[in-house]
Amino acid sequence: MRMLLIHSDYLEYEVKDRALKNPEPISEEQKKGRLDEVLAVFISVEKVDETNPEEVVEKALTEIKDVAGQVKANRVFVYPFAHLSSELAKPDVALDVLRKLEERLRDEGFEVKRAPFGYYKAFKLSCKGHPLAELSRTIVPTGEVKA
Ligand SMILES: Nc1ncnc2c1ncn2[C@@H]1O[C@H](CO)[C@@H](NC(=O)[C@@H](N)CO)[C@H]1O
Repeated sequence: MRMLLIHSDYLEYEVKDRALKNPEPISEEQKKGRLDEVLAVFISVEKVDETNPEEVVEKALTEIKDVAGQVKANRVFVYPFAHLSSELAKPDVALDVLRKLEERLRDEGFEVKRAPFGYYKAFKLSCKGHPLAELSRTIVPTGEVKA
């Protein structure tokens, strides 16, 4: 899994078109979304994650909690983003991982939104620009090699 974490004044998105034959079914309300004062986490779920998705979710949770604690963010925007890796996991595995991560973040007390999966989306992001505002993390199941 590759994550790009951007501490932001806001992140807002608008669904434009389907990017997969079978994108995640969404309600009218989910076609647009915005969070203010948010840690935006752009995520590419990778093929290597398929060997142990549960472990990758927990490792991603740990990393996000660590960064959120450092930048004092209590809101997290989980944003499916297929552009951080050339070794992407299958869509069904990726969606399951992202849904589980969203759930675990809520368990930990974060206010969480997740952008819809399988769509082209317009988005606006306002990065805060402080030294910890732009971070990346690579996560793999134990025993796998980080490419
Ligand atoms: N392994 C994976 N990890 C994360 N997201 C993934 C994925 N496989 C498919 N997606 C989702 O399907 C859209 C088309 O690839 C992706 N759409 C996007 O990445 C938008 N930024 C538009 O390009 C994403 O929603």
